Order: sequence, then structure tokens, then C-alpha cells
Amino acid sequence: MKKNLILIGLMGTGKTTVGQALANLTNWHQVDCDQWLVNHYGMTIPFIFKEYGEEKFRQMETESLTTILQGDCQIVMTGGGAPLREDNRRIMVENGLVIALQATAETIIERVKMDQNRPLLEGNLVERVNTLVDERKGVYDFAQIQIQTDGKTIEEIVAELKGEINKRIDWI
Ligand SMILES: Nc1ncnc2c1ncn2[C@@H]1O[C@H](COP(=O)(O)OP(=O)(O)OP(=O)(O)O)[C@@H](O)[C@H]1O
Ligand SMILES: O=C(O)C1=C[C@@H](O)[C@@H](O)[C@H](O)C1
Ligand SMILES: [Mg+2]
Repeated sequence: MKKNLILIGLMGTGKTTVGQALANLTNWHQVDCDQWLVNHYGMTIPFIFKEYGEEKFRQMETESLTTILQGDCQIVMTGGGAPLREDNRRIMVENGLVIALQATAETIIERVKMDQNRPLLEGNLVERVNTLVDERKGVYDFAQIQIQTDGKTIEEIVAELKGEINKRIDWI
């Protein structure tokens, strides 16, 4: 199996933050798929949603993920909706170890409330997050590792994650 650690989870579950900590631990290259997509296409995510719609964004996301996962020894932080597509789920499990970060709606709301960069959360934040948590039930279950993050510090999450990773592989 390729040495990619692939983080999945809803917006605000901590993929970027935990991914950075994992990258420090491994010295592997970290790739934030949302950021990669923005750089590659030269457009912000809110702009893509507004001008081209979600379906076009999903297509760009699949193309980005496919290219990124051709690499090896990477910490890959995926977009929150990447696991919605069967193709994306398949290329993730084929190209690394998939880790799902979980958090309750309350935790997510607390973490993302100051940030305006998430088009799917526009409007009533509490309602939008609760709806997404409901709609996405089961979507992240395919990951080999599941980590609950509520009430835990990044250090605690990384320590738990390291233990789970080491049960399966000896990469870190
Ligand atoms: N365990 C935690 N404890 C406290 N704050 C956290 C924790 N994890 C993440 N955060 C904070 O929550 C916010 C969202 O985290 P982060 O950007 O890592 O989430 P994400 O899963 O990458 O979200 P997105 O899918 O929108 O990119 C950040 O401000 C981050 O500092
Ligand atoms: O959960 C989602 O569908 C999204 C999450 C973000 O990471 C971005 O990829 C985009 O805002 C869509
Ligand atoms: Mg992120």
C-alpha cells in the first residue's frame, strides 16, 4: 500500500489542524485538497460554487484527488464532501490509510462560526450544520480508522491516532 495518510470528515472536524500535526510528526508532505484545488484552478471555492455550481466543483474535486493520490508519503486532508462520490472513496482506500475525524454538530458549530469560507454553511449556521450532519450520516464510515474529537486537544487526538495507525502499519 502507498504511504498516504488520508484524513476525511465534515467541515470543522479538524482535518487541516490534525493533518498539520501529523505532517510535523512524519516529515511527509502535507496536501490540503481544498487548497490544492484553489491553487490549481485559480478560483476560490465560494466563487466556483457561485459561478459553476456544486456539481462542477465535485468534478474538479475528483480530478484533484486523483492527481494528489498519485503521490506517496503524504498527509492528505480532503474536502469535507470528498467521500460523497464512490469513485473518490475507492481511490482513497486504494492509495493509503483512511482516517475519519468525527465531531458533533455542536462542536463543529463552535469551531467554524468565525470563518466565512464555507459555501455549504451559508445562512443559518446551526441549521446548516445539523442538516449536513444528518445528510452525511454513514458517508465517512468506510475509513479504516475512526477518531472522535469532541473535547480533545489536538495533542490528544494525534496521540490516539498514532496508536491506531501503529496497530495497522509501522509508518510513524
Ligand atoms: N480538537 C480541536 N480542539 C479545538 N479546536 C479545534 C480542534 N480541531 C480543530 N479545531 C479548530 O477548528 C477550526 C476548524 O478546524 P480545521 O480547519 O482543521 O477543520 P477542517 O476539518 O479542515 O475543516 P474544512 O473541511 O472546512 O477544511 C480551526 O479553527 C481549528 O483550529
Ligand atoms: O463538506 C463539503 O461538501 C465541503 C467541504 C469543504 O472542505 C470544501 O471542499 C467545500 O466547501 C465543500
Ligand atoms: Mg480543512
